[in-house]
Formats: sequence, C-alpha cells, structure tokens
Amino acid sequence: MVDKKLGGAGLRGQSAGETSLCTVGKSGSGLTYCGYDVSDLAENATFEEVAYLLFYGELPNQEQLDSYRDQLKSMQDLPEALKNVLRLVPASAHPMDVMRTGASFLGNVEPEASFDDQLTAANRLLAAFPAIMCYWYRFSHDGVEIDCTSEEIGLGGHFLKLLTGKTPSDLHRRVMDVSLILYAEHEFNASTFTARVCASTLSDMYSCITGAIGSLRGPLHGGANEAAMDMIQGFTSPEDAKLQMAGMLERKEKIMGFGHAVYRTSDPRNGIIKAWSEKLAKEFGDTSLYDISVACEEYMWDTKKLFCNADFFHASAYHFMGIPTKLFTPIFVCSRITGWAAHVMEQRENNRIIRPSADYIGPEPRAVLPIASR
Ligand SMILES: CC(=O)SCCNC(=O)CCNC(=O)[C@H](O)C(C)(C)COP(=O)(O)OP(=O)(O)OC[C@H]1O[C@@H](n2cnc3c(N)ncnc32)[C@H](O)[C@@H]1OP(=O)(O)O
Ligand SMILES: O=C([O-])CC(=O)C(=O)O
Repeated sequence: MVDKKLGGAGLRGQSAGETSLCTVGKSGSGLTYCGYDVSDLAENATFEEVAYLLFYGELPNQEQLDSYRDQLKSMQDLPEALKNVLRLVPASAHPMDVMRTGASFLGNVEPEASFDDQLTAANRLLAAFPAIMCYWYRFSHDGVEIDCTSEEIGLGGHFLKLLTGKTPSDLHRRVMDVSLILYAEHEFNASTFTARVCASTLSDMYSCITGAIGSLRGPLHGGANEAAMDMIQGFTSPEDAKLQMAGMLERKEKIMGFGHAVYRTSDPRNGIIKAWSEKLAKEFGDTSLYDISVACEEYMWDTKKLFCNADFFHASAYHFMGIPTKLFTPIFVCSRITGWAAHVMEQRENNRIIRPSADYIGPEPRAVLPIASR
C-alpha cells in the first residue's frame, strides 16, 4: 500500500471563502455563531432563536420569536404526495437516505421558484424534517400513520412527540433543544461546503440541502454519533473499553467520535453535551454507559491526546432519551439545515462558481492504440 500523502489534501487550513456566520477554533477551541459563543446560546437561548439568528442575522425579540414559531408550526405538516413516497420506503432503508429523499421530493412538489423564495424553502425544510423522519420511521417500523403536527412549542420537543407519541419531559425537551443548538452551524465543514459548492452553480435550495445530507451521512462526519454508539454498546465496563480501544488503536482503526479537522485540543460542544448526558444517565437510573464513555475519553486523551468531538457524548445522551441509534444522524440534519441554508444564502449574496484546480499526477500524453494492439 502506498503511504498516504497529506500535502494539500482535504484543503486543510486553506481559506475557501468568507463567512459572517461562524468562527471555529478561533481562540484555540471556541465556537461562535454570528458573534455569540455557543455555550452562551446553549445556556440562554432556544433552538428557534438560533435558527432565526442564522437566517435573519440577529436574535429575535419576543414578538419576532412568537411569530417565527407560529410560522414554523404552520409549515410542519407534510404534503400527501410526500407521505405517499415515505410509505414506499422500506424499514430496511438507512434513515439518512430517507432524509435525502424527503428533502429532494419536497423540492419537486414545492420548488424554490426563485431566490426570492429562499427563506420560505429554508424554513419549510426546518419545520418539516422532524415529520419526514418520524412519519417514515413510525409507519415502516410500527405500522402507525402519525399526525405530523404537535402542540409542542419547540422543534426538539416536537421531534420527541412525533417519535414516541408521548409528551416529552422538560428535561428531554431541554436536552434536545441544546443538542440542536450545538449542531446548528460549523463554518466550512464537509456538508456545508457541499451545500455551498452546489449553491455556487446557482442551483436551488433543495438541491443544495440534498447534497449536504449525502455528505453528512458518512462516519467521518455526522455519521460518527451512530458509529460511536455502536462502539460503546460493545464495551461491557470501563476496563473492557480501555482494553478494546487499545486493540483498535493497535489495528490502526479510527475511533469514532474522537478527533477533529480544525480543533486541536478540545471541541467546545463536548463539555456541554457531556454534562447533559450525565444528568440523563442519572435520570435513566443506570450510569454504566456514561461511565464507559468517560473511560473512553480519558483513555484516548492519555494515550493519543485525542479528544471527544461533538458526536461522542451525543451518542449516550440520545440513547438515554430512548432514541433509536439509527435516528441519531437524521437529528443532526434537523439541526444543521439552519447552518446549511444560511450558508447557501450567504454564498448567493456574493457568488462566484467554486471551481478549484488539481495537481495532475497521471500518465504523460499518449496516443490511443487500436483496440487489437492493446
Ligand atoms: C460533527 C463532526 O463531524 S465531528 C467529526 C466526526 N468524525 C469522527 O468522529 C470520525 C473519527 N475522527 C476522524 O476520522 C478524524 O479525526 C477527522 C475526520 C474528524 C479529522 O480528520 P483529519 O483532519 O485528517 O485529522 P488529523 O489530521 O487531526 O488526524 C491525523 C491523524 O490522527 C489520527 N486520528 C485522528 N482522529 C482519529 C481517531 N478518531 N481515531 C484514531 N486515530 C485518529 C490518525 O492517525 C490520523 O491519521 P490518518 O491520516 O492515518 O487517518
Ligand atoms: O467542522 C467539521 O469539520 C465537522 C464538525 O465538527 C461539524 O460539522 O459540526
């Protein structure tokens, strides 16, 4: 096997444009949305306020927030044609493929006719994603056709209500809200960059978001929260976790939920979701999965100086709330639609088609031999 050449690979550290939406790792480990620290937002705001901030540039006042929530509420239900499509998708499908189909199909029946409709398209996707996921999940797994609307005020609670059919507890509502805030935006990560590349061709919002979902699906990006869950469920104790992780590192396997392309010493979202995961573990009445997760964190830092990224403690937190593992990455979509759409709109404001160059390393020019002589 040839040694991996990193060089300019992955465009790491190179600027690929300007943004006023977000800074990542600017002061070592910080994360800000439109100038606000993510920990401040996670403590003092709701997800709908953050969505409003990313879409309209400023946090809403109470009146603006109330009317924004009403607007999102009026956009939560799915068109009958989309429900018909979702009923055809088998239970064996990957839920991220369902999200991708849902976004793409919505673009067929409610197309973004012009860029003047961009905010309507963005808000429609934001409001409809929980129903796209839960309508398909409940129909394909339980044979139940759910009502896609709910009385829940926030999108996090709305998602939990659609998934379980039960009114969520205040703790679960708040953790979902915080989780959606933490996942909302992250500068030029792979999925957002996908959305911007698509936007740069002057394509429509639904195409940009559909492409971004495809990029988020992979285990090196959003798919890591599911992969981390599968991993920690295979450990029987903190000691077993350390033993098995040693073997994985020995075999040069990637440990999902650790490391980051930009942060060097910590991911500022980790401490926040970790604290909520601990609270949930206590409420759950069995802290073993949380204790195992902490052992993984300590072991990876001690042996490799690798730290947990946003995905790692999300795994146990979602698990304690009873969310099936395969829905973890789709929840990321329900949140990151805000960052993606904000970047699409920003790209359109000052657009030039994104088209980098490549260093050619193929054969020298040569002539096509007649087929009989090859
Ligand atoms: C919300 C998010 O999307 S956060 C990211 C979620 N993804 C994951 O958790 C997947 C696991 N992590 C990784 O694969 C990586 O750390 C990435 C994809 C996040 C970043 O990749 P890079 O920028 O290439 O990482 P970086 O340059 O810091 O790492 C270099 C080396 O560190 C090691 N390393 C980094 N992360 C890990 C890890 N999780 N497990 C084991 N070794 C690792 C590897 O030896 C890597 O070398 P490689 O080229 O052989 O893969
Ligand atoms: O920025 C990245 O490369 C990945 C990430 O953490 C995110 O998208 O939230």
